[in-house]
Amino acid sequence: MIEIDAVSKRYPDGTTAVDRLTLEIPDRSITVLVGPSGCGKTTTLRMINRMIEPTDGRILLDGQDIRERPVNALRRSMGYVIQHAGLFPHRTIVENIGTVPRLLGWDRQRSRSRALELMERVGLDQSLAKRYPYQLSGGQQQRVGVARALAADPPVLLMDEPFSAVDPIVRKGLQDELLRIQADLGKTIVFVTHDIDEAIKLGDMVAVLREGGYLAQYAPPNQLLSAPADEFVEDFLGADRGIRHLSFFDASGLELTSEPIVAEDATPEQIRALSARTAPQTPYLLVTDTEGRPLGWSRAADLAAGADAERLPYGHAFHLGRDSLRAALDSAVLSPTGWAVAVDDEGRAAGVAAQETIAEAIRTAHAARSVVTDKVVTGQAGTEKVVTGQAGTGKVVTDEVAMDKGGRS
Ligand SMILES: Nc1ncnc2c1ncn2[C@@H]1O[C@H](COP(=O)(O)OP(=O)(O)OP(=O)(O)O)[C@@H](O)[C@H]1O
Repeated sequence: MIEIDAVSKRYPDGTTAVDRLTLEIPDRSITVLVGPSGCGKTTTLRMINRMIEPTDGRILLDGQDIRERPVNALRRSMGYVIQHAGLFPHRTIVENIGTVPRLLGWDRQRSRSRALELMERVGLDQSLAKRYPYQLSGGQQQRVGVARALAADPPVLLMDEPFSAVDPIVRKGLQDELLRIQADLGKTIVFVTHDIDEAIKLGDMVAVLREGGYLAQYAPPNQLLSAPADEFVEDFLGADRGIRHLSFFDASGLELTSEPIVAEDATPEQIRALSARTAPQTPYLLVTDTEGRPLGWSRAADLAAGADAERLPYGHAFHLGRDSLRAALDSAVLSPTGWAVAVDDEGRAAGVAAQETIAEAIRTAHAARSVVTDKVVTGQAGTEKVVTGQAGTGKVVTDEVAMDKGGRS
């Protein structure tokens, strides 16, 4: 665990970059520092590997003050990834990745095979091994940066806006890759970003900082979205906070019906019988191919008449068991009939749900969650479950962390 204990950084010109920050960063999880430009994120991160020394307070790593460790040994136990990767331009990719192992005295062959192994882990083709950084795309360079930071297998990774310089699609790929790597390796990651969506996607815990290095809230993302500590956090989270919060509610409990689903080879009699039952809810039927994969919505009356019925696209389906209520709601909102289509792993229609059914599921989920939220909010003052604000004690709720790991989609 990394304990940041009442740490401040004041620069000689009088700027307070970080103000009495207290945070407990749990092992084997991703803790994100997020906040607007200039709020002290980078300063905080660099104090952890002693690139910057605090003016006050102390930082403990596994209970020991980091000032008691030789600075080189400390830095070797902490991989460091920065924006634009910061690769050595005149070294090949394998040489870049093998930098720390070589410094640790590994021979060339061992460093090289470790570098190749890491290239695979971060999703880089080994054919790129002998290239130089300028011969790689920005996204590939960032992957090399992550591989280099992991090379000596440090328990801690410090990442300073590592994915900010790439386009949104590459960025999503890098984020997914980081989550996959973390699921395998279980590092203690401190990740700096100014992007709240990135923080919510990656963080087990999120520390929202405001200007002057003041801690506005420290909580799992799910709780940040449901109970922002103040107006600053609420503003920072953005206007669609409620919709984004739905990402944390699993859609698997949603009540689906398969009644308005019909195969394309159904007879007019079958269609008439079906529509007699479903007409009160919807004049449409979802037509599937003979394997059960959705094709689109048609009016039941047109299908029953045997004419070439117009087929409306169903928008996009959500995956049963994998997706959240946010995905289900999105599916319903995009559907021309207002009904969301759920599919199984094989892409077959598993059922459909009307917007009203989804709204009901959201109300139920909120009611269930508000019990948990009430408990946690009480815990802030009483049982130190969650830190909100500078006066907090920095204790982390591990069961909340575990809960949050689940259904973000
Ligand atoms: N060497 C320095 N001397 C004086 N002030 C500094 C110094 N380094 C940083 N600062 C100031 O400290 C504050 C925090 O800077 P820091 O780089 O930690 O912020 P940040 O949250 O990482 O910002 P960004 O998102 O823009 O990278 C800023 O006001 C910055 O101008």
